[in-house]
Amino acid sequence: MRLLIKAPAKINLTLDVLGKRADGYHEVEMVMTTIDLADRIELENRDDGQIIIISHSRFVPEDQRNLAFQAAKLLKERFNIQNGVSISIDKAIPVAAGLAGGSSDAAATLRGLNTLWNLNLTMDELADLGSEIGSDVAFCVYGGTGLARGRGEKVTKLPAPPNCWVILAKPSIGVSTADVYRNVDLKKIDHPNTEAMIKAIQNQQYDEVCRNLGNALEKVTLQMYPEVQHIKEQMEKFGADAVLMSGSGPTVFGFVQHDSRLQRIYNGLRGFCDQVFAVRMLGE
Ligand SMILES: C[C@](O)(CO)[C@H](O)COP(=O)(O)OP(=O)(O)OC[C@H]1O[C@@H](n2ccc(N)nc2=O)[C@H](O)[C@@H]1O
Ligand SMILES: Nc1ncnc2c1ncn2[C@@H]1O[C@H](COP(=O)(O)OP(=O)(O)OP(=O)(O)O)[C@@H](O)[C@H]1O
Repeated sequence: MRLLIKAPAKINLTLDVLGKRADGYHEVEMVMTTIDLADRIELENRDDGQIIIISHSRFVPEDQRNLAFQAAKLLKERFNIQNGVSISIDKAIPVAAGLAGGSSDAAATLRGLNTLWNLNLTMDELADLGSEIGSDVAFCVYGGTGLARGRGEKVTKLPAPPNCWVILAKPSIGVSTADVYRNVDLKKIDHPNTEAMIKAIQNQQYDEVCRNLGNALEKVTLQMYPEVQHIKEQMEKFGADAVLMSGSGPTVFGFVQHDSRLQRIYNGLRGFCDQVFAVRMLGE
């Protein structure tokens, strides 16, 4: 049996760092939402018990380092599954971009294998398993829009944000999430107003959503990679309503409501940035 599953990217509407924990992770509070930019994962059952990753992207590992491999291995061992699986990853989400591409592949693999191997696990159980693989995986299991706390694994659902276009531009550098968190100075954090963002979403106030976009990691990544600042400035100059870096970066996204302005921003960015996307949010 074969299964085809979409693994969408996420963006952070807010990302706050509240402190450093004894286990080395940071306590965070983040409003995240999935967007219509997705990897396509194909799962095919295997009788020989092996987990095989097939990816044609040179940036994606095809061994146990792949988060989709780790997801399959976790389910196989935890539930004593004799079968194996071939996992084909058709990569559309830029790698090491702050868009949770690997985490979403892992989450899609968990959801898909739940069906393929008849495990009957709930979404909450899949999310708990996912958090053993990475901090963003639990959110990616649910998708839609949510508030993530703890180290990112405690997720509560939120309504869909007001509708708009999301333009994404990814500079050619890749960013290590661990490096960015390591460089956070807890005394110098620009805290976003998470509560105001949640209210703006609940009240469907587009202007307030724009006003309250904020990412405590942005300053850190901008200091490490000045080209991210340049992309932010360009996106603002071309007329985006609001602009922010997603996750640990380096991808920058902008919001815009009018189609005519979307085209202008998209064309302007394509002039100096290879990876530019214009997509919708997936909603709830
Ligand atoms: C930046 C975000 O993508 C925003 O959604 C996440 O906070 C990071 O999620 P992720 O990539 O799934 O992170 P993980 O794979 O769990 O952790 C990678 C590394 O980032 C750091 N890390 C991650 C999450 C967190 N709350 N605090 C941290 O300090 C740790 O050094 C960790 O070793
Ligand atoms: N399925 C996968 N897709 C992409 N990268 C993967 C995958 N599995 C493991 N990786 C490794 O993970 C690293 C980070 O890639 P990923 O695209 O997940 O980062 P990210 O978007 O910054 O994640 P996050 O936003 O969760 O921090 C890559 O350099 C790659 O070596």
